[in-house]
Amino acid sequence: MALATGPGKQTQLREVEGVPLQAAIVDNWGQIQSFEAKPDDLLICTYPKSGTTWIQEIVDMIEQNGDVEKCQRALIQHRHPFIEWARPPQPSGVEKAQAMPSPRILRTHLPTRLLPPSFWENNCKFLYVARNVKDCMVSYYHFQRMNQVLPDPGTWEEYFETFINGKVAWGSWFEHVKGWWEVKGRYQILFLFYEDIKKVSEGPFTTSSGGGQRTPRLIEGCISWRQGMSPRIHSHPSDPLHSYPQDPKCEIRKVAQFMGKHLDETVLDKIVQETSFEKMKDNPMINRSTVPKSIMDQSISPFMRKGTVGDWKNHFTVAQSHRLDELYRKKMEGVSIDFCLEL
Ligand SMILES: Nc1ncnc2c1ncn2[C@@H]1O[C@H](COP(=O)(O)O)[C@@H](OP(=O)(O)O)[C@H]1O
Ligand SMILES: O=[N+]([O-])c1ccc(OS(=O)(=O)O)cc1
Repeated sequence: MALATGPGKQTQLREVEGVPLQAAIVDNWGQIQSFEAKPDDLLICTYPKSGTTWIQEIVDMIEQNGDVEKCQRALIQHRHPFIEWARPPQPSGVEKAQAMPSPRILRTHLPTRLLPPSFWENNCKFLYVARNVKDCMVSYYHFQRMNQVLPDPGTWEEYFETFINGKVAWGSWFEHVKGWWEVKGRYQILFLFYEDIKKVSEGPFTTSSGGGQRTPRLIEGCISWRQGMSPRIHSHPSDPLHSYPQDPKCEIRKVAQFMGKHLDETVLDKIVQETSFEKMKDNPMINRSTVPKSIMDQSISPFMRKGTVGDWKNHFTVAQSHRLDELYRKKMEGVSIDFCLEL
């Protein structure tokens, strides 16, 4: 797909240990690396465009016990300091975090090897959200088209090459996901998937003859287990019995448990509703409608764009899809994650 972009932006990325980052972040690198984490910090970690805003709103709703008004207290980008963010003369992410009372909820897009060491030393909690590489690339492409402080992505064909070579801000998707996946057994990490939060629960289920317990019915495919989480079913989407046992509520409950919060079912239901794409896209505290056009030009592409799984099929050629599949196999060899590419 060749999509025209606006007039060329002048923004250049610079690198820290081979990872491209905005110049202001690189200029502030000393302050970022010496950041002092605290043992009760919770860090939201994502590769860009993997559902950061979504998980931030979920975490905040949990923290505020489902109180929507309390979640309206500030723009979402200001609620959880973005630790590596720097845009002088505004206070840096580090400065905002330092000014925040504990227990702090912070966020980052950094890969594991660039994370300030004090997060590991203090055994902080990490909440990681991963999104399948194809949808992530599409989302990032449209974000770079509209974001005036990131480089112009060029055509889709050009961007495909830039992305697979890890030459985008925050570097390689493969390195990011693999890095966080590999440390999850050694630290307090809840590893979630965008696609699992998106799934709708009401699929076709069999009811066991005994107690009416719902059991997923499987026609073809397999069930796999992710680090003790609920089973994942793969079957062809055209199959009328295609279903997944995860759903937003199940994922939100996991987050609440991880945060040490016990919430009533009614509160969990409310959080599911309030964090739907449809609700969030109309929420001015979330949808970046207050960000100036000189930074985010939402007439090019909205910040809350589609919020779906599988939009990659509207962008990738068959050849690009195969090439990425092949690259995925090589780069993620030995990594036992299986991403969902369509619901
Ligand atoms: N409540 C929600 N449900 C589903 N997707 C959401 C969402 N809130 C944000 N997103 C999607 O998450 C992506 C942005 O991620 P991030 O917050 O990490 O920048 C965008 O994807 P799309 O561009 O595919 O629509 C955005 O639409
Ligand atoms: O992925 N980025 O390039 C990116 C992400 C977040 C961001 O800041 S925020 O205030 O929009 O969250 C700016 C750039």
